[in-house]
Amino acid sequence: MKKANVIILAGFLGSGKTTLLKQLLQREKERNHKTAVLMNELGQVSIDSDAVPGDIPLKELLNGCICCSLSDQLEKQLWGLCKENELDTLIIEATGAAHPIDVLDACLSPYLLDELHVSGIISVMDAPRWLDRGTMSVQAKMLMLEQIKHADFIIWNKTGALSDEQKQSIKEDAKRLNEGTPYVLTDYAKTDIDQLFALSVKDRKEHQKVTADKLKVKTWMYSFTGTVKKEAFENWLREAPSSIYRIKGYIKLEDGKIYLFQYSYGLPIYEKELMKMPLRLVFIGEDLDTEKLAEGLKQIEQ
Ligand SMILES: Nc1nc2c(ncn2[C@@H]2O[C@H](COP(=O)(O)OP(=O)(O)OP(=O)(O)O)[C@@H](O)[C@H]2O)c(=O)[nH]1
Repeated sequence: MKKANVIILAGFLGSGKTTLLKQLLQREKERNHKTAVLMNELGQVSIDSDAVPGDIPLKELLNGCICCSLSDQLEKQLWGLCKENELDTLIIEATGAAHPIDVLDACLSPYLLDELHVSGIISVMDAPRWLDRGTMSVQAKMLMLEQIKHADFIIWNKTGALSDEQKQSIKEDAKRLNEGTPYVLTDYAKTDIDQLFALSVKDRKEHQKVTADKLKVKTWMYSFTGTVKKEAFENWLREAPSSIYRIKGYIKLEDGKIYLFQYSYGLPIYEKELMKMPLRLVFIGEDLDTEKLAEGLKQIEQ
């Protein structure tokens, strides 16, 4: 029986995993390969699943991390995806708080040996965040380090605005922390996609156990009842604690239009949304004072 080739996408919250996933799916479509996606998000609602075209089998594991609370379910969902579809490729997008080796372990379960061949782990690193890691919690730094160390391929993303020195420093870190592993510096994870389908899993050393549990990453959702002025919202964002690693969801601005809103590492992005989506934002971070956040957001609603 044909085994599905599994690619695991790891990388910190907001680093660009979904951006890469879209390109991998496009390439597999061009090659006529039957592909499925397993997507894991920490929040109760999925925002990223809209990135997966409707004809691609998709399973979602929400509200927890596949490397800890949802590991049993991961096995079951993988089994289901393989049995229901004759797959060439299966792409797992882990939450940004997942340890890649724990995800790999779940895929190597004896139960799945006849169904899956794990091709490798691609870690998508938020390069500016990595350079600025001194401002993050010890656990968040350790997790990023582990995502680098255990990758079979590293995509250092968001490098467009970096100086030559910063790029050089990234290259040195890549060599020092995971010697011999191929890496590229990208913007919007644009790279030669075919090389990513030709990975091979290397021998793994013991890994540090840093997972969403230890990270104290919490998710929280805020629902808007009305519109929000962009300027007031961005002022609020500037004052928001830096331990908010990621925000995503839908927001209605003063022009009366709904936008898909994405925020990671100080960078807000708005994309016009044509469908009538629920106006709610998912926040992911450490030590979130949700009462204070809610109070601030309520004040800027109109
Ligand atoms: N400026 C810039 N933005 C980028 C780049 N790559 C991705 N983004 C944006 O960063 C945001 C997060 O990207 P995603 O691909 O959703 O990141 P992710 O790793 O899937 O996020 P989580 O699933 O929440 O962990 C989106 O708004 C992207 O459009 C890049 O190279 N430069």
